[in-house]
Parts: sequence; C-alpha cells; structure tokens
Amino acid sequence: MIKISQLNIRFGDFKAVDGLSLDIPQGELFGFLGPNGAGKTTTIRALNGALTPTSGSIEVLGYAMPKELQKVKPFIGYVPDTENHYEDMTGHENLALYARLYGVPFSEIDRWLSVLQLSEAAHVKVRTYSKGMKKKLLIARELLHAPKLVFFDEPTANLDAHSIQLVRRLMQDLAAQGTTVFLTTHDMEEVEQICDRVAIIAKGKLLDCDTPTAFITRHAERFCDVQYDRDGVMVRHSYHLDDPAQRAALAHIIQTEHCLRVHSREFKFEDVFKKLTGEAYQ
Ligand SMILES: Nc1ncnc2c1ncn2[C@@H]1O[C@H](COP(=O)(O)OP(=O)(O)OP(=O)(O)O)[C@@H](O)[C@H]1O
Repeated sequence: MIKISQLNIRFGDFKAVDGLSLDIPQGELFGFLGPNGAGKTTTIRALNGALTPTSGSIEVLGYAMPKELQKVKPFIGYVPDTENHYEDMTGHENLALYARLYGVPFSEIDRWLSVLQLSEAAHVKVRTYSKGMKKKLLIARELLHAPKLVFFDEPTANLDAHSIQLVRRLMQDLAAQGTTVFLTTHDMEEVEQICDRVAIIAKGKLLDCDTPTAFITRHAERFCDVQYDRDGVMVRHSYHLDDPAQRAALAHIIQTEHCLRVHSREFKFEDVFKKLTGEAYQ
C-alpha cells in the first residue's frame, strides 16, 4: 500500500528526512509520530506527491510518487491540520463542489454529513461553523470519494470529547473496512487507543516502528514508589524494578519499615515516546 525506501529530503544543507524506510499494508491504522520539526509533514507532503524527494523511492498503491501522482490522486484523501473551506458557502455546497469533481453521487454528501453529525448545519454558511465543525466538514470532504488511503494530520486537535470519540471511531471503522489510515498526532493516548502500528521519527530519522503494546513492552521502565514512616518523618523513595540491587533494597524496605504506600508506576505509551525522543522518564 505504502512503501518508502531510503527516503531523503533536503532543504539546502538541512536534512528534513534522513534515510526513512517504511512498509504500510492495506487496512492498517498507522500512527506517524515525532516531536515538532521531526519531518512528519515533509514526509506526508512527499507521500502526497506535493514534494519531490532528494533521493529514495515512494510507492503508493503500487504507483511511483511523484511520477504517477495523477493516477493515484483519486484514491487518496488528505485531511490537513488547517481548514481551507469556501467560507461563504454552506457545508453542503462545499461538499457538492468536491462531489462534482470526483463524480460522486449527491446522496454521499448527505451520508457523510450525517456520519460526521453535521446534518443540521448542512445548509448554514461555513463562516458560522465552530472550529470543530469545520474540522469535521474537512474530514467529510476527504472521505466523500471513498479513498483507499487517507492521511489525517492532527484530526482530533481542537475537538470536544464527544467529537474526538466520533473521529477516532471513524478512523477505526475505515481501517476495519480496508482503508489505510495514516495518522499524525501529538495525542499519545489516541495512539495507544487506536493505532495498529506506530513509527516514531526524530530529526528525520526513524527511531522505531511497532505496535503500541510492543513499544511499551520493549521500552518500559518499571518503577515502584514507596512511602514509609521512619521515626515520625515521612520518607519517599522510588525503586527501579529492572535493577536487581534496587529490587533487593525495595524488598528490604517492605520487610523492615512501616510502609504506608507501595505503588507501581504505570508506564504508558507517552513515556515510551518521551524516552525515545529524548525526554527522560524520571
Ligand atoms: N520548505 C522548507 N524549507 C526549509 N525548511 C523546511 C521546509 N519545510 C520544512 N522545513 C524544515 O524541516 C523540518 C521538518 O519540518 P516538518 O514540518 O516536516 O516537521 P513536523 O514533524 O511536521 O513538525 P510539527 O509537529 O511541528 O508539525 C523543520 O526543521 C522545518 O523547519
């Protein structure tokens, strides 16, 4: 579905993407993560054919990019992180423009407005829409032509809790139906909740690629926090459970001290991300 081999993208002397290789099968909900400036948007632009790589190769749906962009374009949806609607037109009119462009029946407009819970606002000018409504209209627009691959750039930023759940479920449904979902997000809870596989990049380089669970298992640092009362003074201490000496020290404290609290720390995907991208866990 997507095959990236040894991708390099330079801006002058600056390497924005550095030797990136990825293989993403059809129907996968793939998370593409990295700190600010890591090279995510640059990579997505190359995958969309908006930018020609310095070297390396990209294949999307079996077509070479950017050479065969026109052939692959009808099968791709791209939900950018900023809206670009015609504000003086209604939501329905905005979608109608795209429906005509892609030869999609108008019944699909009503269906997608309903899926994104925008039916009531269908005939209201987009100018009056809230930020969240504009984002949802953007998603409806990019799904209208039933693409086989959809790029979502921060789709749940600025959405309320209800809409976040709606959009996350929608991405999961799309993947379950065989659409490949390429998701960029800074929301680590989202990644843990919905992604099948995740790639983390930093400074243009791939750090690791796997399932969220495998990331946690491989990179987890296990800590136990203890509080005990020693002669009327509250002592707090953390033990690294991967260190045999600290495990023994913890066992000793539990046996000999009056422990008030023994608490193993939860290691989340966010902690893995921070660890891999340079922010220490402790
Ligand atoms: N057209 C350009 N010319 C020069 N440098 C660029 C250009 N586009 C991007 N860059 C640089 O490439 C690097 C990667 O940028 P990119 O936008 O891909 O990062 P990102 O991972 O999407 O970041 P964010 O999470 O902040 O959106 C940055 O240092 C950016 O300044």
